Amino acid sequence: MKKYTQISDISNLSETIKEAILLKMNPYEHQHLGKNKTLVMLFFNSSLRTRLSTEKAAKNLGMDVMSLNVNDAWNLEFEDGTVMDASTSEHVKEAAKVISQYADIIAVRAFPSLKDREKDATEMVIKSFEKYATVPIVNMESATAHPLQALADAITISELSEKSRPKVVMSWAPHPRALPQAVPNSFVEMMQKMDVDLTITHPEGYELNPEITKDTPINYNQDEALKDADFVYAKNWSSYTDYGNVISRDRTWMITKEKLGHAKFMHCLPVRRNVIVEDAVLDSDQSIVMQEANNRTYAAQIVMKGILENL
Ligand SMILES: CCC[C@H](NC(C)=O)C(=O)O
Ligand SMILES: NC(=O)OP(=O)(O)O
Repeated sequence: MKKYTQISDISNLSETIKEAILLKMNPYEHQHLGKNKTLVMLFFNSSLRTRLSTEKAAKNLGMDVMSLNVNDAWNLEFEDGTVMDASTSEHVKEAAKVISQYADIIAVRAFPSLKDREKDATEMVIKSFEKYATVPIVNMESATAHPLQALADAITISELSEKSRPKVVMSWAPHPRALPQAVPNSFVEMMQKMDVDLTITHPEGYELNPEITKDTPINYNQDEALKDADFVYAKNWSSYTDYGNVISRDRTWMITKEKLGHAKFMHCLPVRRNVIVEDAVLDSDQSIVMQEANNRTYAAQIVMKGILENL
């Protein structure tokens, strides 16, 4: 593996999932790969799970880890040819090359502006690091994708599915703030590669990028969509068509025990209790959000193992 910025960087998904599950049994088996190697993690936005699980994964592989909240360093310039006499102090051309001298792998988290859809779609931050860094790049959530989360979700469904082709429903849920489409985008892309029966349900106006959803069924009636679900993946996202806006706060879309039926409940976390999902669901044994969060370590570890083996 040369990098992990998108799900398609995984050449054989089923093998990768199997290897990740095996890793869990012996997480320190490959420490020779990371000896004297350094992971640098760059955060332009907040994180709990991604920061800690990716560091744990790197250390499981024998790596050293350095983490930087980029906004505490210098305000970076990403546009070419800019006369930098305003608010930016350093160009990503220098920053990426300098960091590459300290790192063997660079991992980046940079959320979208949610202001300019076309500009966000260019994935300027992560693409700039891919272009100017001289070491492999890992995506810790970018403007339109969260491939590490999606891999952890795929591992979790593979481990806990009681059927050969489970029914998976990704349901929008309300949130007071405008959130990115990265997590739902990557979950849909990942489920399309798995042997699952995927349905997406959300209010009208929350259609995701059709280049991603393709022919995946979309049902505007949540109750209908949730019928006989085996896994319910709840997530809020802001409108893609009315870009970056919260066009519904309809609390009837909150996931309840009644709506869940016999299904397992999934969410990438952080989750707003009693907004996205009621306490009774999260506090029940139908919730597998802890297994998902644990699998973030092994998703990052199998990815970085593949990169280290190709250095
Ligand atoms: C893993 C989720 C990160 C982010 N969540 C928030 C609350 O910003 C999102 O919805 O993309
Ligand atoms: N799921 C996830 O990526 O969590 P953080 O935003 O806390 O890293």
